[in-house]
Amino acid sequence: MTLRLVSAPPSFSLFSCRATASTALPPPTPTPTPAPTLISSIPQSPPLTCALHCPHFQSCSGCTHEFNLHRPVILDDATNFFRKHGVSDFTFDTCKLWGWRCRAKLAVRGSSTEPLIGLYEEGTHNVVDIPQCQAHHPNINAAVELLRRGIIEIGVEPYIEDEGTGDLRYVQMAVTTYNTSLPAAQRYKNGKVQVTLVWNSRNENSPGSDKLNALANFLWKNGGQRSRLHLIHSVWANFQTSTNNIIFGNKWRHLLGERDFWEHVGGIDVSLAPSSFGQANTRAFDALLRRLQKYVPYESDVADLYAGAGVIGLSLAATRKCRSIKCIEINKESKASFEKTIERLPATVDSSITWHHADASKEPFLWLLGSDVVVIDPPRKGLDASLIDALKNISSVERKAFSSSGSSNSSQEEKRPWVLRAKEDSVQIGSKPPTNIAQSVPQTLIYISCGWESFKEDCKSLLSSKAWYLEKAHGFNFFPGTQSIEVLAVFKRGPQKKKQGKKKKKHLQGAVRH
Ligand SMILES: C[S@@+](CC[C@H](N)C(=O)[O-])C[C@H]1O[C@@H](n2cnc3c(N)ncnc32)[C@H](O)[C@@H]1O
Repeated sequence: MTLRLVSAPPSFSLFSCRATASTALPPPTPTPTPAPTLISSIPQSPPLTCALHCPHFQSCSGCTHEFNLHRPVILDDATNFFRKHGVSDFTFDTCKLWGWRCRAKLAVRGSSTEPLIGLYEEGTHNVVDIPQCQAHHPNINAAVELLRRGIIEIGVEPYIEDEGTGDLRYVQMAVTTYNTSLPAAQRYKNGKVQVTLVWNSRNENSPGSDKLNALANFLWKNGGQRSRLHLIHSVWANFQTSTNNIIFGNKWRHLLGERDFWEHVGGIDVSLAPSSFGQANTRAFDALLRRLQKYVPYESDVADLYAGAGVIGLSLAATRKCRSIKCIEINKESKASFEKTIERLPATVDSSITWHHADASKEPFLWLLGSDVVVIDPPRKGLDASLIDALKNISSVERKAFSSSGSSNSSQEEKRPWVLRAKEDSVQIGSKPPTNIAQSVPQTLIYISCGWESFKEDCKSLLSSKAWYLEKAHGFNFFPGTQSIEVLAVFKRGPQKKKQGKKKKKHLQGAVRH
């Protein structure tokens, strides 16, 4: 699994600046999520109103923009791009501007007496301490300080890259804001932190594991359930000895606290193991999911490609009464979280649900068949060329599927590779058969992107085929302080339909005249 260090960027939303034009740090309390706004109506605030106010800005590589966090610099480009491609009502949700990051991967360097826990300085491998990071959920900063105390007290040696020595390489901190015993308004600020210590050894029996256990116990004793300040949800270890830049190794161990990590997004409870992909901005992701749901007709057959633990697909199953959901994901570590989430779906969910450990770029049309909505949420580099080709040539896929379904019987259908694969290394829940499984191909394509440049290229390529046109687009401030936004774009089959507006107007005018 290749995971890049840190807190990379993506999104924004409506303007909800709470900071005043002073140098005071922004409030650590959650800001209510306002509704998204048309870009043209987002005000140009004075520069300090929505400023980062972070003492680490410039030395840390996490944020690239200090001012106007509510209005990322690429917003104008996005508005113009969508207008040029037929969407004049692009909206932007500025979301939460500070304390939004609920998932952070931080390097641990320095010494056991002066540990550095943070991000690399731009273009270097020098780690910058970021104890007052304004993007982090405040409890991530609190857990980092606890970890720092523990490292010093126990004498844990931070990793030395050049030599490959030391104990602690990285830490992943993930916040769960799921706590039904608290009123909803208090849940976010009382989030608990799942800490994963990335340890420089092969496994828990290697020399040095006594320090790992001592550090885990320190965190639990001082931040766990019975401590004065309950901050820590659980402690995990990941073992990594490779000399490359890959953060995580393949071995994960649960050490202390609750094993299961739950979050509530998109109308469902989702389980996320530390090894599974999780969105960094929980609040903004929830806003995106709620908007996405509106574009999926009830009782659809949905393919969720690049699905991770299936959060998007399962949220649609629960809220849109989908007939079927098919999730495709390359990281097999996500499977366990998917299975746990399934267990907590409301009993009313009656969809046929599958999760496939597969590469969406291999024979992609096989994953598209049998669905009328496809949701794609690729990594920042965008879609694989083979999937773009399959989407561009969707009409020929449809013709082939239609003709083969007319000539085949059910026993032949069972030989299709994706049906066979569905039975191997996959999870199947429910028995409801998808509609017209052999014949249907997607009529709606929903593209979720955290890579604006790759999205533009993919979008242009899809539109050039005239197989799709762009119907709607929304932006979300997933990564305030960076150049990235999260985009939700809805495509429909066929060339762009002529807008009826002008004709109607003429007609009306004519009616008045005569
Ligand atoms: C941006 S994440 C989205 C995950 C999920 N949709 C969510 O919101 O939680 C992209 C996911 O695509 C997966 N992925 C990357 N390349 C893939 C491929 N070729 N086929 C299938 N999944 C892939 C990654 O492992 C990761 O889980």
